[in-house]
Amino acid sequence: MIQLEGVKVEVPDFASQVRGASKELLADINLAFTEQRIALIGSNGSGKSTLLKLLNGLILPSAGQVTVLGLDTRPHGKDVRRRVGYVFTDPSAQLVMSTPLDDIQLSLRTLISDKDLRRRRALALLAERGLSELADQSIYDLSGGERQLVSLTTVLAVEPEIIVADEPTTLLDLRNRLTLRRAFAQLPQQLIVSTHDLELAAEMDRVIWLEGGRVVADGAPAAVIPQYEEAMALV
Ligand SMILES: Nc1ncnc2c1ncn2[C@@H]1O[C@H](COP(=O)(O)OP(=O)(O)OP(=O)(O)O)[C@@H](O)[C@H]1O
Repeated sequence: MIQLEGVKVEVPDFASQVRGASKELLADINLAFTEQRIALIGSNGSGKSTLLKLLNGLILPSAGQVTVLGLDTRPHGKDVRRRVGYVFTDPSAQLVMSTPLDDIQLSLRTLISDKDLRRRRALALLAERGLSELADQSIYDLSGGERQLVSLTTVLAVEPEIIVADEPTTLLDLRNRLTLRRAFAQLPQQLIVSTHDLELAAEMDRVIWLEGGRVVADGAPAAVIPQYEEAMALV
């Protein structure tokens, strides 16, 4: 369970002529995430990534409180990060080793101490996602979409209790988007995802629409997505 109470995020506004001016990235955020799968939608710069970063203590609220699995992210950021897996939009932010196999083995280090077992588990995880052929390929030779799938595998390897994913389908072609959606549908964990992919959002239990750092609409996909499409003149 995740709770955001009276959350505001402010940063210094260096573009302003006024000294000491600040810019509000999020305001008046009061949300309890009780559903299994939640999507954040909204136009570019609406605050989706900022909200996601609050969920694992990557950033702290300027006002209010964020509680994740009973832990306030302010004093407990490290514990929260251990329990919340974060899939970044840009997989290069995630992948640190030279091959997918090495990267997943590195992730598994805290869970499995035996080297052989760790390697076998890493290979099995790659196989589960249909990525076996990429095991020993250089990370730099992978396509953007392949990197994104590998970085998701790396995050899932440590079995976090909650998965947060920032625009996970951005780089994926149609087939890989379907693969990822299928993987998400099978996750036992709670999933919070920010996305411009309205087909992915439609598969969630709840959709929260942000604009200008505030919640505009919040509810079932069938209620929120048509409002969003209409506002964006997509229909
Ligand atoms: N550290 C920061 N300092 C100043 N401005 C920031 C900072 N982080 C984010 N912003 C600004 O806050 C706004 C919200 O950014 P955010 O990344 O949360 O949007 P988003 O909804 O995820 O957008 P997108 O769909 O384009 O990824 C943007 O205008 C961004 O430029």
